[in-house]
Amino acid sequence: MSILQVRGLRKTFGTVTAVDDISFDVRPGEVFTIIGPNGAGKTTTLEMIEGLQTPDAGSISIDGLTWAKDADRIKIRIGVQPQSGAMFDLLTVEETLELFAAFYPKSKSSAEVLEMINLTDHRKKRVKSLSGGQRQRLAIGLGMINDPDIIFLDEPTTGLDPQARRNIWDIILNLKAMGKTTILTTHYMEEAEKLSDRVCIVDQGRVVTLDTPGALIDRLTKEREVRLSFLDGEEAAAAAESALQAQPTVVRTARDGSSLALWSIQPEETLYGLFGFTKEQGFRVEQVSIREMSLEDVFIAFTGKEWRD
Ligand SMILES: Nc1ncnc2c1ncn2[C@@H]1O[C@H](COP(=O)(O)OP(=O)(O)OP(=O)(O)O)[C@@H](O)[C@H]1O
Repeated sequence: MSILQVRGLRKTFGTVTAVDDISFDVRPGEVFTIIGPNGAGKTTTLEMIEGLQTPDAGSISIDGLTWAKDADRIKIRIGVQPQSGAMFDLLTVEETLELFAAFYPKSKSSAEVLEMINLTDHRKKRVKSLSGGQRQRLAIGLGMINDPDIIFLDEPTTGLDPQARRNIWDIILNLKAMGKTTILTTHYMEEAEKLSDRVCIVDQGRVVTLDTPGALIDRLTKEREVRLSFLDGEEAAAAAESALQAQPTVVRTARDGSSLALWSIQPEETLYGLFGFTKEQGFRVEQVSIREMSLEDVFIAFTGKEWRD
């Protein structure tokens, strides 16, 4: 079952192919995240689904409705976080919500939206005096004023500090708890991993891969990186490295002074063997950590490129 179907979407600007045959389905109630580097085609894809740009090819069906036939019905069902330029500096937060509410036949009360975006205490503040995070929360509030089933958030946390980002994550998780479908774009892998039910990685206008964050990470090689440091210095690290290289579960090692990194296909087994060796030799291990694979590793594995925020 899907609430949004996107098939074979394409969009070209002059010689630039911004979106090159993108297809996906979004399920009701999920947080679906489109993630990709700058210029990957995220905004263009979102704007075509929102009806703000016309695709060169492909089709979009929003709960069975299409822009060509059902534009008015779609506008009531979807919510779009406007760009901050769409707000009036001299209006207050509350006035801005009421203005946007007036565009729709039915809307939520501004008091209810203010609570959801945690701006009740700032409702009398003018837009121009809001912080970056507060402005973004207001923009999200404007996207939910018509009580939409599907809400589109285009990079809602870009440029915000960690606390302000977390406040926005809370709003997104609340939307999910209310059963809304959220379609999000972001540059931040960590954010995609934390919030999304499914992630669609795009690069150069194409879908690289699409699945739950957990399934994408599981598809990676089973290799895990383990880092260790020794209280007994370089000599202990070098001896441990030689012992590790003899273990069949260890794929490779790297040493820097008393710090040792190893890549193992069975990290538990490897550590068991290693601790047997260190105990026997009387070496004291200072720190051990196993690095979890992340969506960043998924991006690198699929595209062969480094990920940069
Ligand atoms: N109106 C336009 N005119 C010309 N080129 C455009 C236009 N809109 C987008 N592009 C180009 O299309 C490509 C995709 O842009 P898009 O904004 O969709 O990417 P994005 O993934 O959202 O990037 P960002 O994360 O930087 O916002 C880019 O090369 C961009 O320069």
